[in-house]
Amino acid sequence: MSSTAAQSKRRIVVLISGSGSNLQALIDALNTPALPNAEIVLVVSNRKAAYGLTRAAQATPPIPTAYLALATYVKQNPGKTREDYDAEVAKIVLRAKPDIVVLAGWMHILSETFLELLDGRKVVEDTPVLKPIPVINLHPALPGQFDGASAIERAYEAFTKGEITHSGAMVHRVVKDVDRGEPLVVREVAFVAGESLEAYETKLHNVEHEIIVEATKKVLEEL
Ligand SMILES: Nc1nc2c(c(=O)[nH]1)N[C@@H](CN(C=O)c1ccc(C(=O)N[C@@H](CCC(=O)O)C(=O)O)cc1)CN2
Ligand SMILES: NCC(=O)N[C@@H]1O[C@H](COP(=O)([O-])[O-])[C@@H](O)[C@H]1O
Repeated sequence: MSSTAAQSKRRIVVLISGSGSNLQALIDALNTPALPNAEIVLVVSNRKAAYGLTRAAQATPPIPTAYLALATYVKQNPGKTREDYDAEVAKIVLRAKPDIVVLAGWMHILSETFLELLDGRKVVEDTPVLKPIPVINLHPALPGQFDGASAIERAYEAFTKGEITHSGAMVHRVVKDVDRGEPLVVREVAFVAGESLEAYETKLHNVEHEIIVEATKKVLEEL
C-alpha cells in the first residue's frame, strides 16, 4: 500500500453562510495535487438558504451538513446567549473531529468561546481537544484594510474615490479580533480604471478560489 494510501485523510470542516463557491473550490481540489489526502467531513451553515448546503449534498460522495442560525437558536432556547450559540456550533464542529476549520464566507463573528473550544483552552462534553485545531478565514481584502463585512464594496468605493489603486484577498488565522489574525496567503488584485464593481468582484472571487485551497493545504502541511 502506498504511503499516501496508508495515511488517513486530513479532515476539513467548512463553515459557510452563502453561495459556497469557495466551498466548491475546496471540493474540486480534494485529492488533487492542490489539496492532497484530504476530505471535507462536514459543512455548517448559519443560513438555511445557503446554496453551499446544496453544493455539499451534491458532492460525490455527499458531504454531511448542519445548519444552525443564531436567531433560531436564541428563540428556541430562551435565556441563551450568543456565546452559548457559539459553543453549540463548536460542539457540532468538534463531533466531526476536524484537523482544520475553514470559514468560507461564514458571516458570523465568533466569540472567544468558540476559539477556546477549538484550541483546547476550554473543554466541552467529553471530546477533549488534544491539539489546537486551526481555524482560518477567507477575507476579500488585504491585511488591515477593510476589516469586517462588505469589504469588497468598501474597497471598490475607495477606488472610485481615488484613495486606493488595488485591493485583494487573504486567508488568515482566526483570532478574536475580526480579520486581525496572522495572514497565511495574501494576493493583491489591481483595479482597472472604469471597471464595474461586478467586473472587479469576478476577478476577486477567482483569486479567492485559488487562495482558499492554497491556504488550507499550507496549514494542513504544518500539522
Ligand atoms: N472572531 C472572529 N470571527 C470571525 C472572523 C474573525 O476574523 N474573527 N472572520 C469573520 C468573517 N468576516 C470577515 O472576514 C466577517 C463576517 C461577518 C461580520 C459581521 O459583521 N457579522 C455580523 C452579522 C452580519 C450578517 O449576519 O449579515 C455579526 O456577526 O453580528 C464581520 C466579518 C467570521 N468570523
Ligand atoms: N468577511 C467575510 C467575507 O466577506 N467573506 C466573503 O464571502 C464570500 C463568500 O462567497 P461564497 O459563499 O461564494 O464562497 C467571499 O467573497 C468571501 O470573501
